[in-house]
Amino acid sequence: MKVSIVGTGYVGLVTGVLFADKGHDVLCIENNRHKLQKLQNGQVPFYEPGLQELMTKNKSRLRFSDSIEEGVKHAKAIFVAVGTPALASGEPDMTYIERVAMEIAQYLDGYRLIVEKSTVPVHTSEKIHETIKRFAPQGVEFEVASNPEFLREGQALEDAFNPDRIVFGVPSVKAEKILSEIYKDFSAPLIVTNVNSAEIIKHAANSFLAMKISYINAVASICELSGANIEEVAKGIGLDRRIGEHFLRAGVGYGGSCFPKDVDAFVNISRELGYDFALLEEVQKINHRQKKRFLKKIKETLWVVKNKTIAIWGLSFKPNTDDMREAPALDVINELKREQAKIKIYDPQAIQKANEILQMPAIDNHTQHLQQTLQDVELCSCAYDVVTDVDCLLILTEWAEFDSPDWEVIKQKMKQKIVIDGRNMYDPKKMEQLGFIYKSVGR
Ligand SMILES: NC(=O)C1=CN([C@@H]2O[C@H](COP(=O)(O)OP(=O)(O)OC[C@H]3O[C@@H](n4cnc5c(N)ncnc54)[C@H](O)[C@@H]3O)[C@@H](O)[C@H]2O)C=CC1
Ligand SMILES: O=C(O)[C@H]1O[C@H](OP(=O)(O)OP(=O)(O)OC[C@H]2O[C@@H](n3ccc(=O)[nH]c3=O)[C@H](O)[C@@H]2O)[C@H](O)[C@@H](O)[C@@H]1O
Repeated sequence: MKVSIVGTGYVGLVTGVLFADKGHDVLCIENNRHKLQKLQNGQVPFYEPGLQELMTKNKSRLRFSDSIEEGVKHAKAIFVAVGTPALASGEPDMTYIERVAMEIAQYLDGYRLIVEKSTVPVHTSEKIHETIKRFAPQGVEFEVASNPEFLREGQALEDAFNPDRIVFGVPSVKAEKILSEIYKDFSAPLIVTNVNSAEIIKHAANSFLAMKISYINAVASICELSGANIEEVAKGIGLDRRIGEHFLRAGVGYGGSCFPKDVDAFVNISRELGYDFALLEEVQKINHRQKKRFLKKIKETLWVVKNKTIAIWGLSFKPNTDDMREAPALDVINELKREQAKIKIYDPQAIQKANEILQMPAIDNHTQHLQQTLQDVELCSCAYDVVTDVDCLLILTEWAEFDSPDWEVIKQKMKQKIVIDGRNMYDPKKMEQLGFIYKSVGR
């Protein structure tokens, strides 16, 4: 079947490659010239394990263009996967979605199904519908459906090929049939519902996962205050199948392009609808406090932070991605710079991306924020070089590369043998035996 996808970020590109791999004829629309050029040259513009190989394998069924007109002509189903980043107010910025809706409208010449793939607040489909109707030729037929995406960065292919469920929020049987045809080769449980429910499923799922993380981080704080061990407590909780063992890893707080903004957006839309979602506001506060608690540990251990040299392992918001959006490392760097520490940083993938971003014009808020944060920070290309002559090593992303480093080599290189671990990667007893002052989260 022919499918068009507007926006080739993580979600748009992974979806496009996935659909091509399932035998569909896919046209992806991207309006960022730099990204489009890379895609047209067959290159994935970000780091995601396995994606480059799969894109190359399916190149005969995957095309890239900057023309929404072409996208509308190409297929009956048009997936919209553009960004919905948070505004300063906490509301999602819907300008990209609105612009796509206006553009699609202009070129409609017969029935099309516009499918929301982006994460959007409930009632967005109604807004898209109104917008298209306002800008489309009179009488032209179209519908709007929701097909939320649940993949995780760093394991996007595994998640996309084997989803826990597929959700169709559909206004009609016709729309359901089109989506069913596109997803016919998947064996996941299918939930067919109305569009409002599908939109809420996505926000409620992400907010629930964020809540689980804040819950375990709050329990980790109690463990620190009481002498308990969060790893054992989390295991003791998680083996109860009603709770489940996933997303109970205490750490420096959740980050990324989705949890922070989606919890914000869910709180906002709930308030607009007349419900005060105080529970989720507490989830946000705990996440914020978790970073502050981590910084407090650094200050308590180093005493004076000014003029100390601090090495960081991990800049991306999680392993196996070079995505730095809302990465906890950025907050930690900014706070330590404010205290006049010297920062050196290493990350297996994000350093290359950071170097590219430093060379770019400040095209958006994220780029500008990153450029400011990374100014005067030393970006290193080796995990061992970065620790030379430092007073302290911070662990902020749990890359597999950091699983079992050569601590003897590291000890020789460091000025002070202090490791503060925001991801609980190492055994505290072993680290002490090795001669380190070692602090982690909730133990
Ligand atoms: N990143 C993730 O892992 C997941 C993201 N989502 C949701 O999916 C949506 C997209 O997320 P990402 O892929 O991370 O975003 P992104 O910001 O990385 O990518 C969006 C892409 O759309 C392009 N774009 C914007 N306006 C356009 C237009 N008018 N025409 C053509 N292209 C246009 C941008 O240039 C960009 O390449 C968001 O709503 C997000 O919340 C959902 C599940 C997972
Ligand atoms: O809507 C989205 O964009 C996506 O958001 C998350 O995926 P992602 O942000 O890629 O990554 P996660 O693995 O969920 O991690 C998010 C953050 O939580 C942190 N985390 C995760 C799990 C945990 O136990 N503890 C913890 O601190 C991670 O370090 C990371 O900073 C969801 O897991 C996806 O299902 C969803 O599709």
